Amino acid sequence: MRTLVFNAGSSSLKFGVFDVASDTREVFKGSFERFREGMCDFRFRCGKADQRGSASHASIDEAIAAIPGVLKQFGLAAPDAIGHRVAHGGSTFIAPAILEDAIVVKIEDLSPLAPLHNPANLEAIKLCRALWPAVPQVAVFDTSFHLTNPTFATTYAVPEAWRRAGLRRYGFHGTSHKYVALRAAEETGQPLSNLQIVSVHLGNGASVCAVNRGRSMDSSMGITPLEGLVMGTRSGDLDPGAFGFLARQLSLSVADIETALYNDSGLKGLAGSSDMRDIEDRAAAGDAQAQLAIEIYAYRARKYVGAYAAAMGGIDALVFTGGIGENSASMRRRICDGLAFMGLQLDLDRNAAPDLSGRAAPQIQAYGSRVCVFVTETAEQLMIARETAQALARVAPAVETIPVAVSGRHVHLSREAADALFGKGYELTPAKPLRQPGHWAARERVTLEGPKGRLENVAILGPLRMRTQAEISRTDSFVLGIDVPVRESGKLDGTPSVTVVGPAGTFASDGLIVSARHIHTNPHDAARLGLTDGELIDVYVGDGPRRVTFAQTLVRVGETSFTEMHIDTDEANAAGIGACAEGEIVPGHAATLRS
Ligand SMILES: Nc1ncnc2c1ncn2[C@@H]1O[C@H](COP(=O)(O)OP(=O)(O)O)[C@@H](O)[C@H]1O
Ligand SMILES: CC(=O)OP(=O)(O)O
Ligand SMILES: [Mg+2]
Repeated sequence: MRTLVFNAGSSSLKFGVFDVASDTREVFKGSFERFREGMCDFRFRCGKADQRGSASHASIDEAIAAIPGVLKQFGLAAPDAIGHRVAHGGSTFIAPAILEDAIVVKIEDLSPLAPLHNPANLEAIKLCRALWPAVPQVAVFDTSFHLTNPTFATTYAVPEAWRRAGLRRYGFHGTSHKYVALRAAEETGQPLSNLQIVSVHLGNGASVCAVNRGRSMDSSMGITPLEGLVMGTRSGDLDPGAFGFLARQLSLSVADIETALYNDSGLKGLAGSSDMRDIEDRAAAGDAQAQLAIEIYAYRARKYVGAYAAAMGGIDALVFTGGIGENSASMRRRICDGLAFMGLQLDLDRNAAPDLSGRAAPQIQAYGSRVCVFVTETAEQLMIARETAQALARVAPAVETIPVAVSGRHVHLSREAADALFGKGYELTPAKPLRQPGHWAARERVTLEGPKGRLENVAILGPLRMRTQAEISRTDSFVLGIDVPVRESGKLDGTPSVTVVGPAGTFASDGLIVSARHIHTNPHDAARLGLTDGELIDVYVGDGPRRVTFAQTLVRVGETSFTEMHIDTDEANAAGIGACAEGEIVPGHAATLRS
């Protein structure tokens, strides 16, 4: 299938023609950029041809209109399918959408929230619909990848009425962040589900994304692509108090302020040009404004890298992409300067000359750096071509995966139990945060004692609870010599007790259970995955010869839960998996509710 892809960004129009078969191959690659004074630069690559020059297109819209002519010039017949990048998809589009009239209207409705992007994206959509009415078209949204962000990352602390009206954070450049995270994982040879990646996309628009074990957890852009980093013409983060100040001091209207924040701020506002190449040239020539603009730009990006490492509780890899991320070695160095405290050090020689030929994602960290650092070309058009093909194939709904975590034996203690085991008023020491927000494993350990034997060095999970509950596997129950039922956490009535032994004494637990396998999720992810609280679903786990279906897995929806399936060590061994894996929800599951 020949797929034409449009990627209209805020400063450039990139487009490509792909042969989408088992392997997606780019047949033609084109771009129009550096729009200025009635002209722009173009580059077209097709087979051995590589043409560059300037064209008389004054705007992205004019360049869009020129594309059919360019395709004809290279003998490229009408496409079989067309994929469009659409920046803002709101909360509606969790996946690519086939462009029917109603979808086009929704994209139009979102235009005020991405005024530099959605109108240009719509321009391309409308041109193609007029030119090739019979060719199917698909929109691939920047925002979709971030719809996995937890509510605590997407919620602004504003009045409820504003939130109900739709004020929330989204995040953009999702196609790029998803692609570069995949590339980095490929290079490390590890599954994405093992990695905590900070992806730094520095183009004309710029954003940082925390890709936590394959899922976007947070990103620096908000309800619009204005929040976050310093960009070509956009301000990024700004004190909301600035609006009042500007209205009072300079008598600016909301429209004046918005226009300036989108078009006249960022690098352009700081140093007169939105193009990093100009700014770097001027800084090198001693221009103090350009030097300050670079410092501000790098400092803001470095703050976000640190923030997202903290948000995920760790970082394995940092990835740079986008026009500036791919090409500016000095900007990468400035951003990484001072991050040695978190185990991240660049190799200055490798950083100066990464080999980006082909689809390579070279590593540029210093020998011994704990965090890997990658530079990779982003491939938004390639991803859009693939996703367009998938959307059109109308295969069974894409398989939804969720991370699987293995719970070892552990106890939850009440205040009374902690007093008895460690001494009155003893405070446990949190040693390791768990992925569920607010939960941790304590440094202290206890022993469980049954009629037949003991289990030593058993973990304590905090914080304290109302009742003391021990959770073990069925294999463990044979060691203790106690017949233990499978139960949902907290449902302890009729379960046996076990003696918990601590350094200061013993305590008989309120309950002892084999925890029923379950999935923690939040309302947002639950909606995306089509799950409801209390539902029992089937999940495939493992991909080796021991792959199993875990039937009757309980869904537990909590406001701030991190989406994750919990199984015990017996179940993990049965599926042949290690500490982390991915589970696949069996499509078309019947909605059985727990009794
Ligand atoms: N060699 C280079 N050195 C520094 N910056 C560069 C270089 N090449 C491109 N850039 C910068 O990349 C930015 C454009 O990035 P790009 O990803 O193409 O933009 P868009 O967001 O429109 O897709 C511009 O600021 C441009 O100056
Ligand atoms: C969302 C956004 O800022 O995109 P771009 O970088 O293409 O302008
Ligand atoms: Mg871009």
